[in-house]
Amino acid sequence: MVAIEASNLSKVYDTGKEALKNLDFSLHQGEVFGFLGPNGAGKTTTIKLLTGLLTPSTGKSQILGVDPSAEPAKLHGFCGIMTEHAQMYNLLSGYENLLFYGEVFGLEKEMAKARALQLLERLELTDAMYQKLGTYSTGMRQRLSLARALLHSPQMLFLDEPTSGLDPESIWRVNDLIKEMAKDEGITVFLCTHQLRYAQEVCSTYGLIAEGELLAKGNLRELRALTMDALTLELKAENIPLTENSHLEKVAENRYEMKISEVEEIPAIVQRLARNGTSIYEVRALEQSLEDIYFALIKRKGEGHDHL
Ligand SMILES: Nc1ncnc2c1ncn2[C@@H]1O[C@H](COP(=O)(O)OP(=O)(O)OP(=O)(O)O)[C@@H](O)[C@H]1O
Repeated sequence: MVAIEASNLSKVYDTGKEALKNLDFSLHQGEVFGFLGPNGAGKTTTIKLLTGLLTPSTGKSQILGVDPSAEPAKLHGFCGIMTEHAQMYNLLSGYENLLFYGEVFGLEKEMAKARALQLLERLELTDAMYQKLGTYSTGMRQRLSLARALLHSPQMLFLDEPTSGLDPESIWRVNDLIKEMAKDEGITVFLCTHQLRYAQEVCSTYGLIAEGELLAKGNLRELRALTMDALTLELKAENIPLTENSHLEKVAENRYEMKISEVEEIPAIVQRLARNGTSIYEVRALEQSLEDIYFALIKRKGEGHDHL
């Protein structure tokens, strides 16, 4: 079932800034979608449009059949939103903050208490639950903000940089929670982040945005296919003939690299090198990481190739 549908979505701010240009995409229920792009690419603008906090200049979107600009209240009933600047109250404890938002979300009191306790436990905040929010560290605040977004058991979750300011262990915990919810509860996650390694761990599909334009969308395999040089062949070898200089890049003493499209190319390369007197000690084919793909696509965009 389609969870998010955006068609021709654009946003021009009052300043004349064209922050988003004709965004077209759809997400299926249960997808954990990583929306990736450099600073100022239009990620937060997209989240704001999809959650009804901004109205589009052109185009429209539907979240589980609801138009966010027409029915924002209805949307917020089944969407959890975690942004970098979530409004919470420093003078209330973490627990009181959650109970307060439970009431805002219209949860029955006992239900709100049970859900708050469960999330505090899951996000390792039980020890600090009676502490005032003002005394929380950045990481604790981030986790409480995630708990707040999940309080009313949303079907959709919008996360803007959910792991900024978190230490590796907390990132791992938040990751786990997101993956588990997508798998067990079928919750759809729209996640903006700069942390590409983190995204690769948690997301099932990705969208790459730059200067307000969606450059590519798909799972890792589909994105790898777009960049052509899907694999890096790593060689530990001696006596490489000069004729190979244009293919092989020397990266360290006796270490060489070469971009290839598929593993099937390897035997011929190895045979050619061996025939020409090269001593080969090690051959490895490394798949492109999300980071490699991201930089390749952003670079291509910078070189003026808009259509990938
Ligand atoms: N209220 C606004 N008025 C005018 N321009 C804005 C406004 N909000 C954002 N912009 C501009 O729109 C562009 C996209 O901004 P946006 O915040 O959506 O990017 P982003 O991808 O979330 O960036 P970051 O990763 O830095 O958070 C930027 O050039 C930004 O300066």
